[in-house]
This record gives sequence, C-alpha cells and structure tokens, in this order.
Amino acid sequence: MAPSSDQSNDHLVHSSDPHHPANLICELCRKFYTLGWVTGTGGGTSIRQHDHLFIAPSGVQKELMEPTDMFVMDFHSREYLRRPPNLKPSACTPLFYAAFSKRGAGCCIHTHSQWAVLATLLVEREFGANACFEIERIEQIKGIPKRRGEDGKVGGMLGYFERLRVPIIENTAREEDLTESLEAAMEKYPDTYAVLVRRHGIYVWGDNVHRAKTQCESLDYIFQLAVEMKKLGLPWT
Ligand SMILES: CSCCC(=O)C(=O)COP(=O)(O)O
Ligand SMILES: [Zn+2]
Repeated sequence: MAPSSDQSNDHLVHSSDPHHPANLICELCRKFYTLGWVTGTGGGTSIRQHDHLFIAPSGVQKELMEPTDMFVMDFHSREYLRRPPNLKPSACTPLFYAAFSKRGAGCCIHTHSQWAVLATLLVEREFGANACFEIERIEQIKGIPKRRGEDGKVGGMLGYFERLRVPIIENTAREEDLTESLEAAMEKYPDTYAVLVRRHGIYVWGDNVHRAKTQCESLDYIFQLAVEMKKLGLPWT
C-alpha cells in the first residue's frame, strides 16, 4: 500500500466517542501504567472492532500515547490501513493477532506485571518447567471464564471449587518469536483465556474490552495472592 494511502486514513482513529478503540487503548494503557503493567514501554493492548485491529506503536511510553499514534490493520488481509509516520507497530502484533484469529477475541492485553512474572518463577521452582499455574478455592477464580461453547463464546465462569489453570511458555529473545509457542498453548489448553510468559509477563484476551480487562485484573489479583501464599507456606491446591 502506498504511503500516502496509509497516512490518509486519520478518520479511522479520530472519534469523540470515548469507547472508540483508538481512545480506549490510550485510556486503558494509562490505567495499566498505574498498576505497573505497562511500565518502561513494555506491555500493551490491542482491540478488534469489526474487521479493524487497533495496534499501538512499538517502543513508546504506553501511558503517553495519543489516538493518532494507533496503527489500524485489516483483519483479513493483515495489511495496514493506517500507519503513523516514523513509528513501528508493536512487536506484540502477531501475538495479539493469534488471540483475534484463533480465539475470536475482541481485545488482548499484554502486561509485564511482576506478580505474573513471579508466578512463572515459582511454578518452575516448585513444579518444573513443564507445569502450568494451578490454583483452586479462591473466590476471585469466579472472575475467569470456564469454557467456550461451540460458537467459541464464553460458557460461564469458573466455580469456587473448580481449578484455574494458566499455561506457561518460555520467553524468547524477541517478542515476535513467542507467537508459535503461544499458539501451541492455545491448542493445548482450549479453555484458557490467558498464557503466562516465563520471566516476562502475560497475555490475556477476552470477547470484548470489558471481559479482557476484568479477566486480567482477576488473574493479577490471583498471582499476587499466590506469591504471598507461597511466602507464608500456604498451598495453592
Ligand atoms: C522493555 S519492553 C520489551 C518489549 C516487550 O516485551 C513489550 O511488551 C513491548 O513491545 P512493544 O513493541 O509494544 O513496545
Ligand atoms: Zn512484553
């Protein structure tokens, strides 16, 4: 696509609606920054609206982004309909795309939360490199969806007596190179809405922005609790 065409699509990110994806990504990242989820340019968020994927730039302070910084990709062709000049799309783009294409997500959040990182390290030390994070009998588990129906949509939330499992993949030198193992984890754990990345963070997706955000918040709460439980010698299961 010609550069002039890329740059002429500003209408795709200009809206007075606070719920427009370009506005929402900026607002969410400002909130996530205060939680330590997207500090130091790490982490990010992507939203799908119909066939448009809204993607943040790479290597920028995510809490300072403006809607005009957003890239817009066509879901089917994977071509950029809008490319802000002098910026590169997030290195997380192929991972976000996996959530949109393989899981029908409407939003995918990537955090560098220290609680998520610590959970990956504790699981490795206690249960080995092939183990996933597992916990049960914690009220906040009810904030995590349980399984997908035939249509791929949420089929209810986990119950108090059910077990939450979150797969863990190993980190790679480049964010993009995580894509294959993230997709493999999605295949192996068809019910999961999140994948932890060892020594790095987590990818959490949801059918829409509200669900992705609340699931990410519930998981972060659970990881923090799990770390504190481990310090006190309390079992997770
Ligand atoms: C210090 S951040 C390293 C890259 C990373 O892990 C990340 O999540 C951010 O990637 P982006 O390309 O969106 O800046
Ligand atoms: Zn990252």
